[in-house]
Amino acid sequence: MGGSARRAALSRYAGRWRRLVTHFGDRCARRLRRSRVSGVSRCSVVDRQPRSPCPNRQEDPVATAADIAAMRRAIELAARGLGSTSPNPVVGCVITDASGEIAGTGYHERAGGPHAEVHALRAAGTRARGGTAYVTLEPCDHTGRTGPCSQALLAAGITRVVHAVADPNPQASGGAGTLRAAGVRVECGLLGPEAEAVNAAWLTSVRLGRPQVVWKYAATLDGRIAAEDRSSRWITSPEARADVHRLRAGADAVVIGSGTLRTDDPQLAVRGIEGAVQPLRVVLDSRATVTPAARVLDDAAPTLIAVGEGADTGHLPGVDTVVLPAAPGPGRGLDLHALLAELSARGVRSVLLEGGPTLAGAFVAARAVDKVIGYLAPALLGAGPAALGGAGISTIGEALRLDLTESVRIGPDLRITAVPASVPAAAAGPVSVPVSTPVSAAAPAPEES
Ligand SMILES: NC(=O)C1=CN([C@@H]2O[C@H](COP(=O)(O)OP(=O)(O)OC[C@H]3O[C@@H](n4cnc5c(N)ncnc54)[C@H](OP(=O)(O)O)[C@@H]3O)[C@@H](O)[C@H]2O)C=CC1
Ligand SMILES: Nc1c(N[C@@H]2O[C@H](COP(=O)(O)O)[C@@H](O)[C@H]2O)[nH]c(=O)[nH]c1=O
Repeated sequence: MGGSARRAALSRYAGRWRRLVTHFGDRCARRLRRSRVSGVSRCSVVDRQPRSPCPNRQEDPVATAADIAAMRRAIELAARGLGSTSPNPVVGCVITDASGEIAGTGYHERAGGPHAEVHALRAAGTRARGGTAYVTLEPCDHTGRTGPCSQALLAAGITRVVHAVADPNPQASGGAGTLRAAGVRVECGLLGPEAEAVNAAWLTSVRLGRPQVVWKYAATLDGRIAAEDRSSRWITSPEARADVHRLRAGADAVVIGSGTLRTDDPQLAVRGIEGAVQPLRVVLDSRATVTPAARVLDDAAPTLIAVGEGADTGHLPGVDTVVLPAAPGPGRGLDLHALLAELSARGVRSVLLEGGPTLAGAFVAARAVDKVIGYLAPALLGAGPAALGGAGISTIGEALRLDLTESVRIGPDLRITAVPASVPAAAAGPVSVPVSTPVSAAAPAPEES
């Protein structure tokens, strides 16, 4: 992906991360001030979700306010690459000189382009000697399309490296070890949760070996995604639908099932965002029922039709199709893990699931939903399909509990974001929207998407 226009279109994401980073950075700074009063100058931001951003670290990072400010800036820089670096991660870097002044900054702008450290080192020039590099991800140690950043940092004379998250990619990791072996002071974990959040799609895809899956739906307040007669256009407002296009622009692929294809004849392309790189449109259609006139086959974006073994695709010349095995068990449809493996092989790091309740239920049953984004319209239908179909859940004890991460007003609608809870609901305590969460009748459309 690439293009300055796309980056401009996605700059709202950067705004969101800036606010997040500011929030967490301030929290850390406050803790630092408190700990200084008690004589301990140590601050590490601890996320309540168990994770290990730095499996090999030997000590907790000892961070000063200047360290926090520099890493915060690096995370802001990383966010500028959202939407243009896939299948690579977003990475930001700040170089300070020997006296602690910022000497250079940079971020990974596009896959195949120079890494963040290289941009920042170029900007710093000779001032990098004896300085510190703050990087949101462990510097790489391998030669890919560009050389190893560990060597570039050593060659520039950097004597301290602070990175927020260890690189889980076995092909590129090892930079911290190389730097340490060369005598560089290396620290890991500063603002780790925030650096993880900005890189969630890439980290999820590397750690799980499949793309990050975000399930998006639009429903009435009583949870219906279509009317009894199956009409569903439109439930949500133009503002909310414009927001969905920003989600599409940030995803590598948009996925639906044949039910949605037949009922809605959707286009699924990004509209209204100049310069956006179009995601791959994917339809799960076991029996290849899609017709050549379907809007999803227009030339607005690439399309992949996933079909079952034995499906006749003779009426689809020139259409990119892939044969997938049937889902295991008695249910119908295609194997979702095979689908995600196929998409991974095509470089897809993030999937926006825009299918109907049947496919969404199957993804939930396969435990392959990493984030849920629901757009709720203040309307009631009383009948019609619910947002989620059968997901193999039959008792309240089996409910897939989620942690609410955001609730924001968009035009007349509400956008709610949640992620699967990492701890049992009882242990996590009640989930409530903080009073500071911007949900109010007067709230304008959000800057971010
Ligand atoms: N408001 C909203 O946000 C949305 C509303 N809708 C509405 O939903 C309705 C369509 O719902 P629905 O039929 O559930 O649509 P889906 O998009 O969920 O399509 C379901 C179909 O996908 C195919 N499929 C392939 N593999 C699988 C699998 N592993 N698991 C499940 N399904 C699989 C199956 O058809 P096959 O056997 O042919 O492969 C299945 O019948 C329409 O009324 C539409 O307007 C749809 C999307 C969003
Ligand atoms: N009805 C409904 C949605 N429906 C979703 O949008 C798809 C249509 O995409 P396109 O043809 O590209 O505009 C449709 O198939 C379904 O996945 N989305 C929303 O944000 N709000 C709505 O009210």
